[in-house]
Amino acid sequence: MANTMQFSSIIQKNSLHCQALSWQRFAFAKCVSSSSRLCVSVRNSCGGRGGLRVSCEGARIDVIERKKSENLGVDESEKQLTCVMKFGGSSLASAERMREVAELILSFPNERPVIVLSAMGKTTNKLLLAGEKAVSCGVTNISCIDELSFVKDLHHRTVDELGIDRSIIATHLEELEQLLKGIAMLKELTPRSRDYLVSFGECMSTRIFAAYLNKIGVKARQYDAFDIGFITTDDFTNADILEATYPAVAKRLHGDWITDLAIPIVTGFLGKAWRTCAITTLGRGGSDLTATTIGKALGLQEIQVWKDVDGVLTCDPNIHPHAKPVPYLTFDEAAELAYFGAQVLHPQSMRPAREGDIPVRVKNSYNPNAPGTLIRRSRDMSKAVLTSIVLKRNVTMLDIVSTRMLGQYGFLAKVFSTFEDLGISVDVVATSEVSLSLTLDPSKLWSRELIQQASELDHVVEELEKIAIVNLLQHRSIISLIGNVQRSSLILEKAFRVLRRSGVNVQMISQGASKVNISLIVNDDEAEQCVRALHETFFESDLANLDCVCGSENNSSLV
Ligand SMILES: Nc1ncnc2c1ncn2[C@@H]1O[C@H](COP(=O)(O)OP(=O)(O)O)[C@@H](O)[C@H]1O
Ligand SMILES: N[C@@H](CC(=O)OP(=O)(O)O)C(=O)O
Repeated sequence: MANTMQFSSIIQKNSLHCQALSWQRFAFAKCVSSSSRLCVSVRNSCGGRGGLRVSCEGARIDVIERKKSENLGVDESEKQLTCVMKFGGSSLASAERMREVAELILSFPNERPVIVLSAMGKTTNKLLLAGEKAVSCGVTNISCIDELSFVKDLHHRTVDELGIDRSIIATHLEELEQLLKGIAMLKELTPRSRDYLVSFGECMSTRIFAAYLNKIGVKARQYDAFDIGFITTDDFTNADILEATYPAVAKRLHGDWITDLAIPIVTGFLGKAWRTCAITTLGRGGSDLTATTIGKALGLQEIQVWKDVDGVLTCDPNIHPHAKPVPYLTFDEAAELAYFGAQVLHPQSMRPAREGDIPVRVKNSYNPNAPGTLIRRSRDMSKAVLTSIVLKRNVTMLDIVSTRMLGQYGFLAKVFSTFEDLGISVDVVATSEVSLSLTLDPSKLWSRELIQQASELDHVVEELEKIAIVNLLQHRSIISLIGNVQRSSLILEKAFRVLRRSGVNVQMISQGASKVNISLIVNDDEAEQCVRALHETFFESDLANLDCVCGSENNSSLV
């Protein structure tokens, strides 16, 4: 072992994992083992990272060359960041998890990643609850809100256990308490202040993680997304990312990287409203969208989203425990799956990846060896039937029957212009000559106050009743069958056999032009049972094994 460096060696399975402890800013060092079979580079591309994996147990490692980065400048190949790795709240629930995530990142010595983090564990939910309690608890009782104590304790415990100074989050915790006092004084929690409130979660997790990496000798730099060019609409709690974000984010992250190689640690979920300049959020689970936006902005090789499941599964594991990982998906399939309710991916997150044609890998941070799900532009669909079953609950459905005669033109246009005027988007549509059934996007409705939702729905019905008879149906669910719609006859034949056996009546059916999704609308209280029965038929029976190949892959057909 070279005398100027200390390595800690951990034998992991069949590999020797070495980490430079006192690295002192070497750009790289080439190492060879005593057996000339091995020749590996230890790269210090992240300004202090010394991760090294060799495949031979117990190899003797000699440093045969080392150069100071000050003399060397930045190596040409190191000028580009390579991938983005996003870790969600489920991967960051404690100090122990933060350590494991750091180790996971360091186990990819050839990557120069941008790291996107969500808030720790359930912090976002706790902050939202704290905000709601603050509205009615009175200014003097703020410090008694359990959720505030929970958030403080979690973050204090984490920094203490990681050996970081509490000052790293002190200002944020103080400001958080002040904000809750402000909410208590005003007795009001607006969508704008709600976004500001939850932003504390991501702002603290990224500061803690960056400080921890720096502490273990891995140079890292924390970024608040709203300060580096994430520009959004002013739709608080569910903002859309604007085009100007891409060049701005690329300029900032790339610019900083080439002048000083420090791993960027970016807050997920957050942006800055272009009109009001206030902090916005991208909708629940929005860190996935932050990650894919960075992937597209920088033209990275891969976007990795690390979760607590072995990839995208054949259905929500909370509904059916036998859900299994789907090895391959297209962007179209993943987008439909996310849009129609699979919590595992943010509904809009596939858009930047598809536009930038950047592969997305969904992996399990608790089980990194599992292959996960690879999402790309295309895959071999020749044997694919059904890929995944998705459930979207609590959907509002409208049956609209024209009061005019057959053949009247302009009916559909009038119906849709009503929704456009009210800013409500429509999910699933089925039409006949004189009638129309549709479901309304609940995420857009949910982002408004409950009272506002009710009056908006009344207003929709009132407007539509000028031209039609309208029936408003609530508590419906959309079951989306994601797969190869070229084989829709087979899918529908099997699906309806199952539903008939279960005594379930389908109230609407729609096959989208995307060719990857068939949607069935049923009552909320029958939906879970339907998904379980469909899953058993498509993925668990002997017939399923013959008919439904969800992970078929043929590299020759990939673009
Ligand atoms: N089809 C699905 N595939 C995988 N996970 C799903 C699916 N549908 C719902 N889930 C849920 O999504 C969770 C992962 O998403 P999320 O909680 O947002 O992760 P993170 O916080 O790590 O970003 C899983 O724990 C699982 O319960
Ligand atoms: N913390 C935010 C954003 C996010 O993306 O979270 P997660 O990656 O844990 O789903 C939320 O809970 O919605």
